[in-house]
Amino acid sequence: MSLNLAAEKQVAIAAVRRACVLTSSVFNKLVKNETVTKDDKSPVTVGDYSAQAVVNTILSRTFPDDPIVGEEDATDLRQESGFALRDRIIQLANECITGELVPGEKEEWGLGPNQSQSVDELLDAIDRGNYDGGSTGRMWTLDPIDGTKGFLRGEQYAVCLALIINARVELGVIGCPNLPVNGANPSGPRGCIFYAVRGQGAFQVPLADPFTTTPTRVSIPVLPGDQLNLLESVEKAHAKLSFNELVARELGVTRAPTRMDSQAKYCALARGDGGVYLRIPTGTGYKEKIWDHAPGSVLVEEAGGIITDSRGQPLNFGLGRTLGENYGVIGAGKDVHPRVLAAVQKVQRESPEEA
Ligand SMILES: Nc1ncnc2c1ncn2[C@@H]1O[C@H](COP(=O)(O)O)[C@@H](OP(=O)(O)O)[C@H]1O
Ligand SMILES: [Mg+2]
Ligand SMILES: [Mg+2]
Ligand SMILES: [Mg+2]
Repeated sequence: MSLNLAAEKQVAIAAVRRACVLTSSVFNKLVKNETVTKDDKSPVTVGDYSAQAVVNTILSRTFPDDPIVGEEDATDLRQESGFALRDRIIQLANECITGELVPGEKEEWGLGPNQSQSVDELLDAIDRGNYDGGSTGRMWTLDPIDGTKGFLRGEQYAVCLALIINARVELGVIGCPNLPVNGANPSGPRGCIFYAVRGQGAFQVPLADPFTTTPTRVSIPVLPGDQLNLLESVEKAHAKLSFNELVARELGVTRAPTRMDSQAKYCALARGDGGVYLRIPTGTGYKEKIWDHAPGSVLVEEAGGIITDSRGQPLNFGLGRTLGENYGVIGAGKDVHPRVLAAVQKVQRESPEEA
């Protein structure tokens, strides 16, 4: 049975759209000291923090009882060394929150010219993302900028939001400001939002006008073998790309892989640009985070695909902030997934040094 979730969907799309507008305008203004390196050596920018502040502010007003598992937290911004960064984030978040309402938005969601927030309110909003997750109840998971490295390069990144209920992803929304609206026309207009409610299909709408445009339903086409290619991470530290080459050979895939940052890969898969999402761990013990896969997985499933780990098991969103021990991620259409899984397991058996 499909849950209705119409209100949640509307709010999530509006929140993601606002955050996309914010992050794309930040990119054009970003200066060097507006990016900091986190303890795990990954970058975070004023865009990530301010987008999390905006989305969490909206969620707190609309669904005040729902906890949020968000990637960022405000600890560094509460220290004196973070004050300059903090002030910039507050300014960006408030500019975004106080922007005029567009069709589909409501002032009671905390948006519009009268809704400016104090420093403490916005830092607390960021920290509402500190929930530990778990296997029961409702929770949102937010990646305010997924693919921060892609964002910094001016390439693909995504604002990603999902609603998880009793460990199952029921709603996913992904905003991709730099993704071409039509995958077959890469130099055409850019900026799309993808969304899916479990049981209701997967859809794409233009970022510029998500509520008044008729949504386009997306589904994974049956692609002939010679049109399959692999969608993979740009960052060698995030996934074992040499393994992917062996899998491609095993599958007889001749097309070059498409390297793309962020969950834009799941969006590309869902509308048939590509064919296989493959992410095999590099062996460092890194655990995948739920916000990096929750919306992408429901989107692909609703587009007619299958998402599993390399054992063929579904991803478990009920273990906390991570997916637990990392067995990688394989996504593909229903017809292709069994072949990819078999190829992955064959390469694991035959090239243990790669697995
Ligand atoms: N060693 C690692 N292995 C796998 N994923 C990693 C990783 N280090 C960071 N990541 C995650 O990879 C995400 C980007 O995905 P992709 O590689 O598909 O572009 C990052 O999201 P953020 O950019 O939100 O931090 C980060 O969470
Ligand atoms: Mg990050
Ligand atoms: Mg991410
Ligand atoms: Mg991120």
